[in-house]
Amino acid sequence: MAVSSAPGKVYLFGEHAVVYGEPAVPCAIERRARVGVEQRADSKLRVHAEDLSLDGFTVEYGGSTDDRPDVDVSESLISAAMGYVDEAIAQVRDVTDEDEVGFDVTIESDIPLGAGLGSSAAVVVAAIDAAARELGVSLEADEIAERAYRTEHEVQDGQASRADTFCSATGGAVRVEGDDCRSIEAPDLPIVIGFDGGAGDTGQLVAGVRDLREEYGFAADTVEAIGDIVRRGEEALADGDLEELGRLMNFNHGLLSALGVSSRSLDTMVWAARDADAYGAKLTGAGGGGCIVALDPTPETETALSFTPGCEDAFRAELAEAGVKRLE
Ligand SMILES: Nc1ncnc2c1ncn2[C@@H]1O[C@H](COP(=O)(O)OP(=O)(O)OP(=O)(O)O)[C@@H](O)[C@H]1O
Ligand SMILES: C[C@@](O)(CCO)CC(=O)[O-]
Ligand SMILES: [Mg+2]
Repeated sequence: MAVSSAPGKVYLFGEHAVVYGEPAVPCAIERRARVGVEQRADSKLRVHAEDLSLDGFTVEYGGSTDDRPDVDVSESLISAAMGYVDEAIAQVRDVTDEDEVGFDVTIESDIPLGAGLGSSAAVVVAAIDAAARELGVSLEADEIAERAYRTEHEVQDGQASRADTFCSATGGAVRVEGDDCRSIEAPDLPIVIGFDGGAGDTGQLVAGVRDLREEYGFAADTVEAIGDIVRRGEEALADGDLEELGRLMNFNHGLLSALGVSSRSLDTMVWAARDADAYGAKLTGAGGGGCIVALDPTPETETALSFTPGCEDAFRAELAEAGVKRLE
């Protein structure tokens, strides 16, 4: 049995625009997915996803869609559980040349699903590392990031950037622009997260921005303007200038909102954070529902969020220095 963990992330700047080649700056946070992988005697894949539904459930099948199990959960939940893990395992079979190998996979995660904190990337990165090690292959972080990117790209219908997967594999703060992925220095940031209890559909939200961008020149300009914000944000990050970072995050949120990926509850949480004198606040990840990220060294924002209707959970997040970790 091999067990690996990988962190989730928040976007300081640049989600969505990064899909069109603009830069983005995500930061790994200390909320992790742990994936245990044990080789089976047959070629089946069995996934136990502890946190995927309220009850958790187990899916076992032979690996083809016609061979789906007869379990008491909806087909969409099964696809949700299987999609990323299935493809991650396919990547490991490919990289190790072990086409017929089967696994028992167990997933436990502190990262809310579909909420903008990169749960999919964390699960995929940890699964790839653990499955490869279970077969005696130790992959470098760059190779894990590459294989995890291919997984997200496949599952998200060809619409994924390298940002989430590179960030989860390497940890820390990163900068991603097209194929260029690098780690960057970041000061200790006072990150506060508000979670509305909901989720957004990454594929649908990305497709919505793509359509707007094709229809309206000003939507394409908005995507480019987000790239300009990111470049200014990198300077503010290097200077440790929290006030400027906050202003730019506010601006970035406004443009994401214009692109149609915010929601009432995300906007409400963003305003609650601003009213509490956070330096700035924005949605993080694909949007549609899920999480906002704010910068505030005082307890005010966390307290204000915890009293905000529509905010289900408010918590502080530490930057995760480490990306993928080998636990067993
Ligand atoms: N604990 C888990 N167990 C099994 N699968 C998981 C788990 N967490 C996430 N996943 C997979 O990731 C999917 C959610 O990925 P999605 O990209 O929509 O959201 P996210 O990664 O949380 O947010 P974002 O991409 O906006 O940062 C789930 O539908 C599921 O397939
Ligand atoms: C919306 C998006 O930019 C971030 C999702 O966390 C999609 C991607 O980069 O693949
Ligand atoms: Mg994701």
